[in-house]
Formats: sequence, C-alpha cells, structure tokens
Amino acid sequence: MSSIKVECVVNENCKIGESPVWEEKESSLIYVDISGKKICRWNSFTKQVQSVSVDAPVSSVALRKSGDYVVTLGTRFAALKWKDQSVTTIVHVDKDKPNNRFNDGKVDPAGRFFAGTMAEEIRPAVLERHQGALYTLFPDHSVVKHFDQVDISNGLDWSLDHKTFFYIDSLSFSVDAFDYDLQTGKISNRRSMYKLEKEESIPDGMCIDTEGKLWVACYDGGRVIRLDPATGKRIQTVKLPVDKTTSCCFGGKDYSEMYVTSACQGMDDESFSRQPQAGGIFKITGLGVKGIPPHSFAG
Ligand SMILES: O=C(O)[C@H](O)[C@@H](O)[C@H](O)[C@H](O)CO
Ligand SMILES: [Zn+2]
Repeated sequence: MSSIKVECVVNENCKIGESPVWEEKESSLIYVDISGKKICRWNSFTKQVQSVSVDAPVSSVALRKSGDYVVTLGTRFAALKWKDQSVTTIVHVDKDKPNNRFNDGKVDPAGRFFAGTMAEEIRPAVLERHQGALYTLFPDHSVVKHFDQVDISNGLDWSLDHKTFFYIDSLSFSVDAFDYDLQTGKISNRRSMYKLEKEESIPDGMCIDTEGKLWVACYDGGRVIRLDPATGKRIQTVKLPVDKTTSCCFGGKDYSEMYVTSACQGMDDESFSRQPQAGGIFKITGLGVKGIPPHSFAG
C-alpha cells in the first residue's frame, strides 16, 4: 500500500484558485486566481511563484501549441504572452449577458478549447441561475455554443478513448457524461454518471487518470473523490486540510503527483483562522496512479 501524503506547496491565499495545469517544459504548475485576477506559475524546482495580473476575472488557463497560453478572461477567450504580460482577445461570448463570466476550461485531445460561463456569484454558489453556456473555441478561432441554461459551468475532461466527454454543472450536484465525437468536437446523449453525496457538497473541477477514473474536487467538501465511470461508483476519497477545494490535475515527474487548488473567498474570520491554508495549492503524493499530460490549444 502506498501512503498518501498531502502537502501545501503554495501557502498563499488565492481568492479562488482554479484551473491547475502541469507545464512539463517549465516543470511548473500554472493556475489562476479567478477573482484575484491573476495567472500564476509555480516552479517546482525553485518553489517560486510568478504571476501576471489582468483586468478581469480569469477563470482558466491552457497551454498553446505555438508556446504561451490561452485563457478565459471575463467573457472572452484570449491569448496570453507570458514574457510581455500581454493579453489579446480572441473572441467574445455572452455579449448580451454583462453579468456573466467564464469559469472552468480545458483543451480536448484534438486541440480545441472548451470552456463554460456562469453569472457572477453574489457569494459562493449563490447567483442568478441558468445564465451560463458551454462553448468551444476551435483552432481556427471560430466558436460553437453547445448548450445554455447552465448554472455554474465547471469541471470537464475526456475519456482515454476520447469517446466520452465528462462535464459538471455544479448546482446539479452531478458529474455528467456525453458521447464525444473527436472528429467534429460535437457532444450528444447527456446522462448523469455520478450524483454527489451530501457531505461531498458541490462538484467543481476534475481530471482523468491513466486508468480512466475521474478525480473530482469537492467545493466545501474538503476532498477529492475518485469515480469509476464504468460503474458510476465512488472508489476513493482523499481529504484535504481546507474545505474549499476547487480543482485538481496530475503533474510532476511522470504525472504521478496530484495538484489541488483551493479558495478562501466567502470565508468568515473564524473559519479562516481554522483553515489558514485556504486558497493554497496542495500536492498529493502516494496515490499510486498517474495522470495524462494536458493537451495544448492548436490555434
Ligand atoms: O471555482 C469555481 O469553479 C467557481 O468559480 C467557484 O466560484 C466555485 O466553484 C463555486 O463557488 C462553487 O459553487
Ligand atoms: Zn471550478
């Protein structure tokens, strides 16, 4: 049996840490602080964090084949040049919804950038409902809307055979599956794969491992859970020392470590003093399972 260890590697209080992505070339973890309006890069060798501040909530970051990054910023897909600290808009969505912002995003195995929107929160998980939608940014910079009526568009990933797309609309308390057509990027046949239990609270970000099992960060649940899409059952729970765990990815050497982001926004003084690491970045080792490298945006 491997022994699982959870360690806080970045003891800084992100307001809403999110979108962890391992960047092999830099041996670094990139992530965002959504309401802190910055994109961060933690170097696993130097343990230093660099960041780029932006002028709007930045909800996800992804690698780009041509180098650098793409981000979702406010209701825009944008390109980020790290060295220049410059952001250029690629395309604007939800133009008729000034109160919306993007939330979680991820690149599919063919290099398309998927990301969804939501209304801005009044406080955590409290917002005008059904305002969000799920979008894809194609490598030619065209955009497709898959569906709307989303509450909080959140975690997403693809099965190892690329035939299934997994998706979370947080306030449905469900991890959903769709058939996925890798050739076209189309999704169909939505169904619920797993319904969260009460103490698991709100499903947030997620990632897949090399055994095809899904890891879901539970917001206000202080844990990541491992789900088997074949049976719809939870097969493992790993607890963290903070409640507001927001997302997870594999990284490190051979993708054998898991990185978990967290949030502190919306916590009162009392709970913050009980969880001073809220908003930190955590590393989990000893899981005995690996992840897969992130895909890069092909446009
Ligand atoms: O991390 C995110 O994806 C959202 O932007 C957060 O705001 C939380 O998920 C939400 O508050 C929980 O429902
Ligand atoms: Zn999220």
